[in-house]
Amino acid sequence: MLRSAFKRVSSSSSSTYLIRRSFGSESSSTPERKVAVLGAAGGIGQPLALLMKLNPLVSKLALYDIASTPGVAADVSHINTRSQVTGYMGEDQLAKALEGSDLVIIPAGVPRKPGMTRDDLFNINAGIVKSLCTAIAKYCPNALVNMISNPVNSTVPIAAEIFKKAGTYYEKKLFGVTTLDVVRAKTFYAGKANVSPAGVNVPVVGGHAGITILPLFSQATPKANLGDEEIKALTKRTQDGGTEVVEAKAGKGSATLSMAYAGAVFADSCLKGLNGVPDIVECSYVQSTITELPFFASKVKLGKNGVEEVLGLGPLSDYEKQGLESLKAELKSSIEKGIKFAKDN
Ligand SMILES: NC(=O)c1ccc[n+]([C@@H]2O[C@H](COP(=O)([O-])OP(=O)(O)OC[C@H]3O[C@@H](n4cnc5c(N)ncnc54)[C@H](O)[C@@H]3O)[C@@H](O)[C@H]2O)c1
Ligand SMILES: O=C(O)C[C@H](O)C(=O)O
Repeated sequence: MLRSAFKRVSSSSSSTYLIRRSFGSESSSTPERKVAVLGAAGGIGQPLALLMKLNPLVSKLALYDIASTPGVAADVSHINTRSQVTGYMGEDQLAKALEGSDLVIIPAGVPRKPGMTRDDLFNINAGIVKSLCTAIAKYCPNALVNMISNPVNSTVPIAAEIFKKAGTYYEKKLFGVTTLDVVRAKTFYAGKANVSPAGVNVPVVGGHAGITILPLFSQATPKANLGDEEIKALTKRTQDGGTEVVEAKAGKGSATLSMAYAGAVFADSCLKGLNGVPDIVECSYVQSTITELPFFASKVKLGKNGVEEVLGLGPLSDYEKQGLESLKAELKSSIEKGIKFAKDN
């Protein structure tokens, strides 16, 4: 009998887990699912590899990086959970890492240092994302893609263009991972509202950089009687959450552990959707028509083909309406920058 190290503790789609020592059993009908992590030896990649190894929905775990993957793979492979782990190192092994994948998670690329914006990473990370997406189009065009590499507001449009060029763009299968914004919004809200974070839900929409991150605290549950100034402070802290970590790490990178957690939560929801579990909803940055912008983060219903439905914004407070209008110019220009890069290169 296979054993699960994850136990769902909430029946909502908030995807809260306890890693438990008393493992649950896994159903014999759980499908085979191959997950590839690209950038698996990095600050995010290693703890994400660990968390995906703990996920009973994964049957094969392919860990790819340009360096150091054999050690990471050997280490993680000794954990007694369902998935078979294989490490792949260097471009000539990328095809094997990708072939047969149902889900590809991309945390490959350079992180910020203090004083940098996410857009300052564009020049290096755009090229990395381009080459990885070119390979995905070739070796596993039907896989869901979870893009973590920054600047997400541009790397997702880059991926879309690369897939279009290859004739393999399936818009329902491409996701910018914005779950860390939701994780932060939940944590900060729970602290202010003095409630348990496990029961909190807060949608976060827009994009994944500065003011493009728009938490909708007016829709937060459970309801709390917070004043306007408290909501503004919570909004700013959520928007600056990444910078808070970058500054605290003082030159040693950006969020890795909380990101690995967020990435694992989102990947788990994608796998559940693929497996036909109903009512799986997460916020994600996807191709969208809910605003005039071609890519936008909002609540998304996940299903057997990826995005089943991009959900609307719901009622916004005046403060959130203002935030929505203010973010559009920056998000539009990041999207256009990504599209232009992919078209020109
Ligand atoms: N979406 C989010 O919410 C979020 C949160 C945190 C970090 N990030 C982003 O994730 C990225 C990675 O962050 P990190 O802290 O893990 O960085 P890191 O430098 O610790 O790790 C990056 C890894 O990518 C690998 N890599 C580089 N080029 C590659 C290629 N062509 N193919 C495969 N692997 C390659 C490196 O060898 C390294 O192991 C950064 O761009 C960062 O800004 C996004
Ligand atoms: O802030 C960063 O550069 C990394 C990431 O986007 C985050 O939100 O933590």
